Amino acid sequence: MPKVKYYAVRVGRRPGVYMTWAEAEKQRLSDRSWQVSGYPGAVYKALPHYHAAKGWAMLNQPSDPVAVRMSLTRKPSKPLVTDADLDNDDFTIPRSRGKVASPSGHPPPVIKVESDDRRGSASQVEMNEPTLSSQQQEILKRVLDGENYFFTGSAGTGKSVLLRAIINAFQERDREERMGTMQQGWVDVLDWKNGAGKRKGQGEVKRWKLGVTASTGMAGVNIGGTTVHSWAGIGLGDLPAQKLYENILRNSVTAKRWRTTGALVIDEISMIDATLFDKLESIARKVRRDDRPFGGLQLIISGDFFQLPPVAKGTSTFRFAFEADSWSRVFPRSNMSSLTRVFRQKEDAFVKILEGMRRGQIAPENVQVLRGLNRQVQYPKGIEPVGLYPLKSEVAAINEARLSALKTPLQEFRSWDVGGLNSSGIMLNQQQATDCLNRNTIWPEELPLKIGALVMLVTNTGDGVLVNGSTGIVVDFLTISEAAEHGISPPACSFGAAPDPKIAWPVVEFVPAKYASGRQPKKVIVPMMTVDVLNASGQAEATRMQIPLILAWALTIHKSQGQTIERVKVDLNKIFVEGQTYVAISRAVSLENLEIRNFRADKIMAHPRVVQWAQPLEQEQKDEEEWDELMANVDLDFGTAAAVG
Ligand SMILES: Nc1ncnc2c1ncn2[C@@H]1O[C@H](COP(=O)(O)OP(=O)(O)OP(=O)(O)O)[C@@H](O)[C@H]1O
Repeated sequence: MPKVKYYAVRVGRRPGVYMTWAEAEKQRLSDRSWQVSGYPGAVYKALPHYHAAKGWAMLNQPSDPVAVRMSLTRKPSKPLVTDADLDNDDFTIPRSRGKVASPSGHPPPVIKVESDDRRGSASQVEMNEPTLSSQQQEILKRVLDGENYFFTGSAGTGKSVLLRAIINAFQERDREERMGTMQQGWVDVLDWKNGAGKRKGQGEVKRWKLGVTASTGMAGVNIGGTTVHSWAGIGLGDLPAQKLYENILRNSVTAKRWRTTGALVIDEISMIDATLFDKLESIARKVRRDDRPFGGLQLIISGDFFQLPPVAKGTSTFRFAFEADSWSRVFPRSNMSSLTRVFRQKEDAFVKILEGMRRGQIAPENVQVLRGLNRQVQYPKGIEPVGLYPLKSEVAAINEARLSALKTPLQEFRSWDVGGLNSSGIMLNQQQATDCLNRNTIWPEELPLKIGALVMLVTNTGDGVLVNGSTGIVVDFLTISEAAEHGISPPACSFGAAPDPKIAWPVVEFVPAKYASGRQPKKVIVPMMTVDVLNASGQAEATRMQIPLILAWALTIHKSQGQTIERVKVDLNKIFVEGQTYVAISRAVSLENLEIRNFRADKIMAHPRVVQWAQPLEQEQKDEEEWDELMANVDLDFGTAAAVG
């Protein structure tokens, strides 16, 4: 008997599970619409079990309702369920066939995943994560118990690692819950579809349905989410709260999202203004018709107020989110804590300097240390440090000048951009997709490269060695097969992808990580991969296919936020806002690999209101930790003590 196969399509015209390859490949022969063949960025796989295929197809599609896509009792002869057939949870994206953003250059690849869930997408969760510390685990537990929680901490204390663990845990539970619903069979599915009782889903809160958001588009992409503005359906958020509320009610998709979401993540909270925070809080209570703070929506917030502040429009009078009227109602003191162990830097002296700098203080002896970093570090193999600057214009000029100074031939790679539906259900045209991608990701629309160019990787590879922020030098341009002949392979995240075999992709020699074992430079070929900007339903609003590299002689401090960079050069000359110096210098992993130009103690600025607000919180926590440590070392064996006495 021939083996049965199920064809799972994760990214294609209509994601789902199909019984035959013909169905999976082409959706409707009549109108020649493509399913995966010719669909840019299609991701699909054949599996022997239906459940496995279903689970695989829906990975990274958190808003796809498994229940409506699944029949346990019928063996369908056509696609089991397609998005268009059914009343979806939010909505799904009939992704366009993908006119490409670039008329020239190479054709978009079809990405075929043959192995496990590894696709070169920046929106994916980093694999090979470190084991959580006890402090991180404790917060994870409290969050999974349903508490509102705000966790902060200095740069490099593992806030992002913890946040990714939280998101993973929610998504896993959400998946299990959906599978549970699925086990109830087809009749239930029909009930659900017909909107019977509470299953209609307009008001029922789903415990593990998580909104993944951040204050900025780039921070959102980094955690596989969207902006909080987009998730909330409030545009720029400038209108009065009542007006925003009325607008939300007019959009059933957005209103339903507000009502059914169990928990909301907001990352990089330091860049959210108090007025916006209060507006969101009051909208939540009204839309969810629930008087509890945020209408009972669990809030999980991460960020460091000592880093970049909200962007103030016109005036510099902004208030931090912790100054919002509703903040203390949402986060009582016992629901806020600071991660205290710094993982990024290993030298105590550097950690201490950074701690002072975070608060805008620098001890006289450390001023000397920092002044001493005004020198050129000679690195073996000539891989230079990344220069961090506050202004975009400065960064562009430096990269352009350095690239044109190289005498090697220029190779230009243009992205292929594909539009999907935005959070309001509107299909993005090509230009809109390109604009959206330029606004929300660091992946470049145009990437000019030459042999000798200093580049930075802008995605996580999943091998735990090459990460977002790894830097290196372009040493060659080779096709995949030529590279293989030299023993050079693509990074783990592009495993299974099928980049155009005729194109010569850049080969990059990456800097060995300072604290990595072995410390060998790593030479890899970096082909085209994909990055998604997600809409509020967790589906791709725009997809870019591009080589995940940027020129790295210079980078804005803003874009460096969240990254770990091996070799750093910081120019403090044009620093203009509190937190900028701290963000820039805290990207470095060691003093040895850090250069500071134009050091001035007055450029180390912390916002006085942040200092004042954080002081009691951090002091209280320090006292508690010292107490715990003391108690752990006290000999409480009184019987023995008495006997000895
Ligand atoms: N529990 C842990 N064990 C070992 N390493 C860890 C742990 N948590 C985080 N790290 C490592 O520390 C580094 C910084 O982590 P992460 O980016 O999460 O910090 P962060 O607090 O978000 O920093 P920033 O505020 O600068 O964005 C990363 O290299 C990460 O892998």
